[in-house]
Amino acid sequence: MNHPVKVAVVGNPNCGKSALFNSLTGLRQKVANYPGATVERRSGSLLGMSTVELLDLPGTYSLTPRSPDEEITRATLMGELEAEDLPRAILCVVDATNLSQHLRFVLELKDLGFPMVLALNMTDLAVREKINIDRLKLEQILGIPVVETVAVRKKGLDEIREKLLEAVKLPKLDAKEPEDVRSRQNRARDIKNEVTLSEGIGHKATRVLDTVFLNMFVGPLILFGLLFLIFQAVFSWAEAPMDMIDGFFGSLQDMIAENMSDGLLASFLSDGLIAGVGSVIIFLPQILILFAFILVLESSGYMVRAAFLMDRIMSRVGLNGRAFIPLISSFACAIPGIMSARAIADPSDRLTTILIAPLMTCSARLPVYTLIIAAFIPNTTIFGGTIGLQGFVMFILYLAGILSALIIAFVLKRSLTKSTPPTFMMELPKYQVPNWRYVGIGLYERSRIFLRRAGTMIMGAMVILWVLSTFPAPPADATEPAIVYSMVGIIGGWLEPIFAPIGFNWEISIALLPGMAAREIAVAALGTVYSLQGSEDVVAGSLVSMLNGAWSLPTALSFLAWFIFAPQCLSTIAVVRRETNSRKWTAFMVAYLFGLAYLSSFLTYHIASAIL
Ligand SMILES: Nc1nc2c(ncn2[C@@H]2O[C@H](COP(=O)(O)OP(=O)(O)OP(=O)(O)O)[C@@H](O)[C@H]2O)c(=O)[nH]1
Ligand SMILES: [Mg+2]
Repeated sequence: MNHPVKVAVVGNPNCGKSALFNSLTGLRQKVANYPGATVERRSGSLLGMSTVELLDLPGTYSLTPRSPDEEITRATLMGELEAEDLPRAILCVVDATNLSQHLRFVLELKDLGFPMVLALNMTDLAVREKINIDRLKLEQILGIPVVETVAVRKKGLDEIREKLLEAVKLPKLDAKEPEDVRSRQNRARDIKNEVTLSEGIGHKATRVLDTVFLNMFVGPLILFGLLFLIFQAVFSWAEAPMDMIDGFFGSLQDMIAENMSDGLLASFLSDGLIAGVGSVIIFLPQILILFAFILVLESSGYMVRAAFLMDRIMSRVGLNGRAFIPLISSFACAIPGIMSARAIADPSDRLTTILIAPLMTCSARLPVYTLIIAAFIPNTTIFGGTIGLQGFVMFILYLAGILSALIIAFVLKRSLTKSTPPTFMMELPKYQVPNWRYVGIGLYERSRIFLRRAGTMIMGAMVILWVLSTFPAPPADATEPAIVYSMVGIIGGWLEPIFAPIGFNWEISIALLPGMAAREIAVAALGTVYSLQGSEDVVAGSLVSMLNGAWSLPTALSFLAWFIFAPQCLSTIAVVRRETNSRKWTAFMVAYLFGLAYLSSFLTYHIASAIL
């Protein structure tokens, strides 16, 4: 008896392959509405046609598999399975409502040279979404028969069967050299636009927006401009609420000064708790504004586009677009960012992403940056009054973090973490009006976390710091502020020689110590240290004016440079240790970040001192 010829059913996950397979064979393969329903191959003969055997395969996005089930599909099509003759033809299934993404895989499959039939499935949903596809044109462009189907309602089956019988008689052509993924992706999008006669308003809007946002030249400009705008807003919108919070804590301190004698308790409340915790809480408005922007961008569907745009740049440094999502989350906080790197399949890619994630400017750096900027960068405009200088400097600091992350990834991927990762391709969802509930919940969560940290960890650190900076008490004949004679003053004296070359005074050195636990604590610590040693006339002023009097500009710039790199966050280090499961890599990360921090501060300090 003749062997039946095999036809492989192939396509992206969740497009209805198994449903179509079942209808065509009369079998009952598992059909489920999630990608990855089929994880192994099943075969069955075409109903009433024992000469043709269909193979239902796991869905896959490309022939470069990312998981073992996807590997099955590749191996089948490449004829790499033992005792298995190559399929004679391919029945390719695509989701008509998501054509550009699915066509990408069709183009890749076509290059293999198999005779092919395309099932344009889910046409019922396409009709509902008012998507109208020119089937004949698609047929003409691809050069293969295209059949409209509704697998679950057995629509289009006869025609599929007919075309399959013709296809298996055709010869297989030689496989072509695979096309570059990006150009294939663009070609798929072009074809989709060409064959789409009309589409629902959502699809249409998405397409129009994407021609702008994803444009090779305009897209990055818009992304850049948007980031720029965000930092301008973070500064100017937050001004009023920050003044209010500042005023509130100021009046608390005044109240204590008026109603309590000048004793230890008053100092503890005013200089320890209020100065410390207050100097952090004041940044809540800025953090919320930044988060509001991030949440709106995520919710609207723009964030994925940003990742898509960045994919080109990421590929230059040896990472792929997939690494961009963890990096973007790290703008909020490196911890969720590092955890989301789990989605990166390639181990060395994942490691590299984890190692550079702490360079993304997390929201804990915001208090540090804004404090120093407010104290040292004049609140003026540049470029003919169009751009605020303070927001501009903030933007530069963020950019410095991103650029150094890219450079370090570039170096690592060529040395310690070498590998060639599979190219990742992203699904681009439809744009949506942001879900305000989701944005609201996100903001609420953020404030809660921020205030809780201020109320627990930061307050605790401030209590300890106040004790250490108050005792031992100064001798009777003291000439300097009391803090100089305290434990903190003594430790500061030890640390000073280490940090003097980068322009840090002993107060900064002291603030860095509790600041090891979390960056914003350094700000709180500066608040406490300066509040404690302030002479009567400056106590009334804010931390901003105190710093302005106490530091030189090169010191301030050096301090900023330090915080771009320094891994001052114990929780991040702990998460890196857990996620890499390697003490060696964790130590490596901490060492390289401190090394860079010291080096960049050193250079900043000395260059700035020479110029200014
Ligand atoms: N409305 C509609 N739903 C369909 C159609 N074809 C399949 N479905 C549904 O789409 C979902 C996915 O179908 P499956 O057949 O499991 O998809 P698959 O391609 O085998 O998915 P994987 O095995 O994960 O790759 C199921 O919920 C089906 O009921 C169709 O033509 N129209
Ligand atoms: Mg399936």
